Formats: sequence, C-alpha cells, structure tokens
Amino acid sequence: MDINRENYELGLPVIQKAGVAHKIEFKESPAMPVLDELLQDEKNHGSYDFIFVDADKDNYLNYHRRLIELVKVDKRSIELAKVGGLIGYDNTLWNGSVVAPADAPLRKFVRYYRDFVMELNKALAVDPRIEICMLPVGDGITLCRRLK
Ligand SMILES: C[S@@+](CC[C@H](N)C(=O)[O-])C[C@H]1O[C@@H](n2cnc3c(N)ncnc32)[C@H](O)[C@@H]1O
Repeated sequence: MDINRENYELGLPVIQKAGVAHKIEFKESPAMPVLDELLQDEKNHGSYDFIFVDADKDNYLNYHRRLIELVKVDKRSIELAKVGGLIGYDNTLWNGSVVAPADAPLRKFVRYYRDFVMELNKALAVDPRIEICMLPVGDGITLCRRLK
C-alpha cells in the first residue's frame, strides 16, 4: 500500500521481471485505513509472515499497534503479524540523527521526524512480545520477530 501509485509503478518492472506481479494486490491509500480494514477480517489475524514498513515515520508506532500490539475491536484482541513472523521497520537510524547530539545541525525534515524514530526505537527495544535486530545497512532496518 502506498499513497502514491507512481512510486509503486516505478518498481513494477522489476516485480514483473521477477515473475511475482501476480502475488501483489496494490492499494493506493494511506496505510492506516487499509490496516484497519484488514483487521476487520478475521482471516487476517495473526496471519502475516512478513511486513515491511517504510512510510510516514510519525505513524510507525500507530502501525506497530496494528501489527503486533493487541488492538481491541468489539472487546476482542487482534493483531496482524503471525507469531514467529517478521516486521521490518526502515530508516531506524534516520540519517544517523538518532545518535547525534541534541544540538547537531540537521536538515529540517530529519530533525522533525527524529523524535518519532527515537520513540519507536525505544518502544521496540523494551517490547517483550518481540525480539529485535537492528541492521546498520542503508538508513537502518530494524527486524522484529514476534514471539507471542
Ligand atoms: C521512502 S519511500 C519507500 C517506498 C518503497 N518502500 C521503496 O523502498 O521503494 C516512502 C513511501 O511511503 C509512502 N507514504 C508516505 N506516507 C504514507 C502513508 N500515510 N500511507 C502509505 N504510504 C505512505 C510515500 O508515498 C513513499 O512512496
């Protein structure tokens, strides 16, 4: 899912070349309502083997709640990721700003999202339902394996 179809279409030739286009159901939409829609269908609960999150950093914790935390819907507790499944959060080093001194000169958008990324990193580090591994590749990817 992506709010911008053009970005999906940019990668589509590679997806087609790999012969996996038939496995993709693209949704042009903000992620949140799509996740909420997925949560409405019981067959999606705890069913996802792998989820990759690479969108608006100020919503990562909201996404995390829908993917792994127990969201209460009609008094039932539900979530999307499978036990044993993986969630990847991209940009968790956020241009290195997460370890920069508070007064470091940062570009405006880097500074704006830094606190959100740091908040996510802290929440993931103490979340007992997952084990995490931060890969220092690119802009940092944190892999979370759902334990329970
Ligand atoms: C850094 S790009 C990554 C795209 C893709 N993962 C890749 O590596 O090519 C971030 C993407 O998030 C999308 N995006 C931003 N806010 C979003 C939202 N609220 N819901 C869904 N997608 C969003 C943008 O349109 C953009 O395509």
